[in-house]
This record gives sequence, C-alpha cells and structure tokens, in this order.
Amino acid sequence: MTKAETFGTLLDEMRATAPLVQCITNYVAMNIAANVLLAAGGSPAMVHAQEEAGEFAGFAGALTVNIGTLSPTWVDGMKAAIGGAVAARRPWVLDPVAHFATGFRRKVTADLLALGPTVVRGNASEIIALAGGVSSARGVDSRDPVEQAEEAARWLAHKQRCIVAVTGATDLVTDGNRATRIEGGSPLMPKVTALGCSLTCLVGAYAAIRPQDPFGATVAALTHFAVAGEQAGKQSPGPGSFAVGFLDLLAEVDGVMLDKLARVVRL
Ligand SMILES: Nc1ncnc2c1ncn2[C@@H]1O[C@H](COP(=O)(O)OP(=O)(O)OP(=O)(O)O)[C@@H](O)[C@H]1O
Ligand SMILES: Cc1ncsc1CCO
Ligand SMILES: [Mg+2]
Repeated sequence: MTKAETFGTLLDEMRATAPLVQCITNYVAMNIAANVLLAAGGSPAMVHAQEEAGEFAGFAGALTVNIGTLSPTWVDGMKAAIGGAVAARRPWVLDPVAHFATGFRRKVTADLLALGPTVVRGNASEIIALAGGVSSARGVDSRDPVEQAEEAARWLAHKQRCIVAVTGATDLVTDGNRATRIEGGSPLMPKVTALGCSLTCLVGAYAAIRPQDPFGATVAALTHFAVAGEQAGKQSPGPGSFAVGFLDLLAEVDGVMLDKLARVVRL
C-alpha cells in the first residue's frame, strides 16, 4: 500500500472494481464463499474442471485454491488453474485445509506449495503443521492459538517467499520479515462452517486489485472480515443469525467505517 492509501480506500476500490476471482474451494464452502465474496464486493466464479480451469485463470483477477474436499480430479483442475494463473502473472492463494490429516492431503499440499502460492491462508494448527511443528488438531478446526503459530508463519513465509496469514481469535499476516496483527471478529465465526475458506476467497479479491502488494491486500481482506464480524457478533444471539448478519455487515462496511473500526497493529 502507498502512504496515501488506507484499508478503507482499498475496500472502496475493490468494491468499485468487483474483481473476478476464480475460487476452487470445497463442497462445504462453495455457496457461503460465493455469498461472502458478493456481499463484500467481489465477483466469484467457482471453476474447477481441468478442461477449463487453466483457461479461466488466464483472465480472472486472482485464483484461490482450497483442499477441503479433495479428490484426484479436483487436483488436476487445481494444477491446471495454477498453471494458468502463473502464466498470466495473476496472484493465487492456497488454503491448506487439514493438510496434515492424511497422506493424500500431505502429498497434494506439498505439490501445490511447490507451485509457489502468492499467499497461504490457514488457521493456527494448519500453519504450525505446515512449518513442520506439532499440532493436536486432526480435522478442519484449529486447536492452537494464533500466538503459537507466529514463528511458524514467519518461517514458512521466508522459506516459501510468500505471504502467510494465520487466522483465529486474532489474525497475523507476515511476509517473513514484517508482521501485522489484526484484532476483531467474533467467537461465533468458528461456529459457522467455512468462513475461513470464504476469507481465502476474499483475500483473492483484494490481491486481484493489488497484485504488486499481496501483504497489504491480505491485511485489508482480514481487516474487512474482522470489522464485519465484530459488528455482526454484537447483533447476533447465535451462529445461525450470525451467518446472515455477517453477510449484511460485509456489505454494509464501507471505507470510512473500515478505517474507523479497524484494529491493526504492526508487530
Ligand atoms: N475466537 C475468535 N474470535 C474472533 N474471530 C475469530 C475467532 N475464531 C476465528 N475467527 C475469525 O474467523 C475467520 C475464519 O478463521 P478460522 O481460523 O476460523 O478459519 P478456518 O479454521 O480455516 O475456518 P474454516 O476451515 O471453517 O473455513 C477469521 O476472520 C478469524 O479472524
Ligand atoms: C467441514 C469441512 N470439511 C471439509 S472442508 C470443510 C469446511 C471447513 O473447512
Ligand atoms: Mg480452514
């Protein structure tokens, strides 16, 4: 981000541009992720078949790849899409859902990481395990605090030469040298499935408008989520109404509100 830019100006620009984001996500996330992206201001397209994924990535603003409900044919689509995005010099974001759980997931994740994601976004357990650490998580839900993942995130970002975003009660974004903490959100967020997967797609939307600054783009996306989540949490008695209210708040937050309510700390 340049000096004159704020998260708010980035949000307004993202919404005005409505970047086309190719989302290869899981069966659980597909609907909510598309709705999240639309509410926030982007334009999602769930395109994953190997026959067309590479071609589509050539004109999408960004690509996001999520391994939540893997199968071999989807992996072919992911690799084709990544090839298309890299050839077109578009940013791509990897969400390594429960990558530690099985041999198949570990192998696919290693293959995808080797293709050079622009951003990796995961929960604390996923990022700790990606850096070779030990986590007690067995499935898609995190069992570790974000603070415990900071060293792992910095190490991974350095090794992969990418941006790493760790989410949880507070979020952390690092490029291996710089790191930023984002506060906000709601304890109801992990009680609604696939909000992390949806956030990965929103990171794609911001990266599409700032391909030269994926660090700033990632912090902006997480800040948009944190502010909308915090406000929605104040109005929601439980996960069901939160899911609906959160979509409303993602759309309601504008640049001025984002800059007023953002709690972002440079570490
Ligand atoms: N306890 C919490 N308090 C506030 N915000 C939270 C909390 N837990 C998660 N969040 C927020 O929820 C969003 C999703 O992060 P989370 O770490 O739950 O992703 P995830 O585990 O990958 O989710 P999923 O796999 O279900 O998509 C982020 O914006 C994060 O800041
Ligand atoms: C519940 C679930 N299972 C595979 S992916 C997914 C969505 C949250 O990551
Ligand atoms: Mg996840």
